[in-house]
Amino acid sequence: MTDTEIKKGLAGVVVDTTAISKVNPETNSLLYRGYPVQDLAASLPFEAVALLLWTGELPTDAELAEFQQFERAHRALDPKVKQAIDLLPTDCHPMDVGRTAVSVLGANHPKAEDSSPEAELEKAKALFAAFPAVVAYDQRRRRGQDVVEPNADLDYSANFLWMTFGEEQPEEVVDAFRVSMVLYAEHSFNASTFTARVITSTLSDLHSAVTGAIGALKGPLHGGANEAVMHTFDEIGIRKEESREDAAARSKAWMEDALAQKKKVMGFGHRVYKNGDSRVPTMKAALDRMIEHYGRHELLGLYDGLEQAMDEAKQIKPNLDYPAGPTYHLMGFDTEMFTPIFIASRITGWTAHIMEQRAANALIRPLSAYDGPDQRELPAG
Ligand SMILES: CC(=O)SCCNC(=O)CCNC(=O)[C@H](O)C(C)(C)COP(=O)(O)OP(=O)(O)OC[C@H]1O[C@@H](n2cnc3c(N)ncnc32)[C@H](O)[C@@H]1OP(=O)(O)O
Ligand SMILES: O=C([O-])CC(=O)C(=O)O
Repeated sequence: MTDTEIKKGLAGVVVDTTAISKVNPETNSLLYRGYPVQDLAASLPFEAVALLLWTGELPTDAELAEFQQFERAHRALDPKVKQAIDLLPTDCHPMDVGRTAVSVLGANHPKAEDSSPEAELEKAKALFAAFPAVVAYDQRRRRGQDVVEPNADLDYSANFLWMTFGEEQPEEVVDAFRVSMVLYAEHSFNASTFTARVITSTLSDLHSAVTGAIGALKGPLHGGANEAVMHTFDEIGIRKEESREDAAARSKAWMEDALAQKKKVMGFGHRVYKNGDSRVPTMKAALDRMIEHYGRHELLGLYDGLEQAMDEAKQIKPNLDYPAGPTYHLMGFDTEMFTPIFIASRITGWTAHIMEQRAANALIRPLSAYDGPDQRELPAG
């Protein structure tokens, strides 16, 4: 054993500086490059937020138009990626599909091994443009449906939904989706971003770092929680005709029982925020709009009951995954596609951090305190 103080999970440890985002649990706020995330989410296209994260400044109209043109030109499903996806079983987790797709895109990128700032930005933009088609196709192939070609008349968010569902979605649905993409984009040194920075710190390439980050995001303590929230709703039972009050009573009872059994309930709690997640009010407002749009007030009852019971018992607040899960459900995404949607958004934050790490690199290699057996001799013979 050791007297060295161990910071399990690196909790509370500051490991580097970043100029990309500021998470402030005291003021319950989140800034991307100095701008409050809720202000960005109010009206900016996701493409503009991506440019902000990468370059540090909001784009001019001309810069945004140029990037939107680039995105539209690079959004079709790459045939090599389709071929690789088709080799994967339809019952594997879609996060495995996302991870494989990024790996294939990296292996085929002409500048795969070029880590100059110009090449990294170009690769980040191409990945941003290419990934929605992976999510859309994966959901469709699982349903036995064909690829839907992108629609160049639509922006990133509208086209994402178009390629997934093969139909243009109403404006309010596209807008709620856009809001979720802006909110999911970046969150300082979370586990997946830190993974991307660790990989970059060895001077590995951008696609390797993103592939590793996807692995970290998959787990239910991180991005996988948005999927897990929907499994909770399913376990409680969604009854479309039920009143909001009855649904709330049932979900409250479910939560009380889960907490009595000392279960961890995904979608609640956060390593940094202890008084609520800065992004939840904006995402909850988007969920409320979707509840109205689809006329599904019983889902709000399930939502309220869980939140209330958790707050009464443990004063633990929802995180972003809590309102995001049911929002994607209402839009028609299959539950296991929720975390791949998170990838599509977080590609922006990950790649911004990869570029930041590379610009002022130090190999990330902490120490450990050994607590195994003392030195000993091999048995004779
Ligand atoms: C976009 C995102 O990645 S947001 C995070 C998504 N993840 C989840 O929703 C998973 C559920 N939440 C959790 O597991 C945790 O809150 C974490 C991992 C996010 C943060 O955890 P930590 O800061 O390490 O706190 P820790 O897990 O030690 O929790 C502290 C206490 O609160 C309890 N607690 C925290 N979250 C929860 C929860 N969701 N359900 C029940 N109890 C919880 C813990 O059991 C622990 O109680 P104890 O002191 O009696 O043992
Ligand atoms: O910051 C974290 O630990 C997790 C999180 O909310 C995110 O990555 O968006």
